[in-house]
Amino acid sequence: MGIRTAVAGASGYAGGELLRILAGHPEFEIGALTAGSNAGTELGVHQPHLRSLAGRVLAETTPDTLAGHDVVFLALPHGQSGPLAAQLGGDVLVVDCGADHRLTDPAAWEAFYGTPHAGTWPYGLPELPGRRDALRSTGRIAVPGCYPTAVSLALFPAFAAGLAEPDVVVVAASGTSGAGRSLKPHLLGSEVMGSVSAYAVGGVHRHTPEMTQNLSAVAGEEVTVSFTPTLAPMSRGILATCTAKARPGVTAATLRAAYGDACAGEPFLGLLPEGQWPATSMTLGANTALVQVALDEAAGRIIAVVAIDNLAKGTAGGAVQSANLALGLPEELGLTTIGVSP
Ligand SMILES: NC(=O)C1=CN([C@@H]2O[C@H](COP(=O)(O)OP(=O)(O)OC[C@H]3O[C@@H](n4cnc5c(N)ncnc54)[C@H](OP(=O)(O)O)[C@@H]3O)[C@@H](O)[C@H]2O)C=CC1
Ligand SMILES: CC(=O)N[C@@H](CCC(=O)OP(=O)(O)O)C(=O)O
Repeated sequence: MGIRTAVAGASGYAGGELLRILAGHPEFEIGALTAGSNAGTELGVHQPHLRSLAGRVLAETTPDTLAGHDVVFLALPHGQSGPLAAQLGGDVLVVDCGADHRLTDPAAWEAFYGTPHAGTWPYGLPELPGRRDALRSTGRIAVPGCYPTAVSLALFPAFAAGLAEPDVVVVAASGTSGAGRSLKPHLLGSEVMGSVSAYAVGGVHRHTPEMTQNLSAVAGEEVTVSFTPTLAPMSRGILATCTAKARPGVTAATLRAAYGDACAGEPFLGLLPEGQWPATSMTLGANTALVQVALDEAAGRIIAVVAIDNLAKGTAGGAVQSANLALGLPEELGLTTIGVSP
């Protein structure tokens, strides 16, 4: 008998990607699958690519339907998982793919999300300094947002090595699946196809405090992040161009050495060979973040570019990676670094 696992939000994009990974994982046994308005329908209506689970009927998302499992993955809109998780037992591992438990500062939560803060759980980005140990044996995991995953992995090596000033600028492009599958007018095919557009400009995107929190913890001082997201006409992927002011004396060689050290031994964080730059196509379907770094000597800035699949390393893959750690399983179990190309 495997580890009995429930997925709430199974009809959504994150839930679907979780199930794609869990279906191929040797230890997890898939139990209850739940949804909101689509409860009572078959999973195959919403996730026809998940053939082996197609006939499973979606239950309502309640503490009762999620009871009796060893692990519960929550892939619900933000604000939904906090109240639900509070009603789940202390003996179950709860992995929240939503935002509710990521931020440590209640004031930052309330400023960006506008609801009372649900609390803070161990943060599921094992590559960040000190985070892996905190995830071992925890019963609660806050899965990072997709943009913060990308940006934190791109810049933490520079801050950990003391090479960057606390002044960060990020411009990132995301595929449309990042917005979930509920209807949104700006995501109509005719609005998105053949066009790239900026949104949430001017420090208002709700992932900004999460990036600030992560990079400040590594830097040991308050890091400011100016973040501009853009929407690209593709279904999956994030490409983030992240720059930070370089400290005096930083050279291209010290920078590359710091990134080489940070990526060494990391199964899912790769520094590309010199001269090769990340593309979202390199990471599709894989639990990898691929990084490249350069020093812009004229501007005195470090430039780190990262690619991830927002649904894989950016959500479901990262969630399973952290769950593996919490369950005492090998961190890489059931996860692939092999992408889909072209
Ligand atoms: N998409 C991405 O790239 C990423 C997503 N996440 C997070 O994962 C979570 C899910 O996102 P995503 O899959 O994209 O969203 P979707 O809109 O694609 O899916 C949402 C899921 O939640 C269910 N749901 C919605 N409202 C309720 C409710 N009131 N009660 C119970 N179930 C409900 C939906 O069921 P129904 O079909 O019945 O409406 C559906 O299964 C979010 O918190 C998101 O922020 C995190 C990182 C990246
Ligand atoms: C393209 C797009 O719209 N992306 C989403 C990413 C949100 C997300 O997935 O993150 P959470 O888990 O924090 O909700 C956005 O910018 O709001």
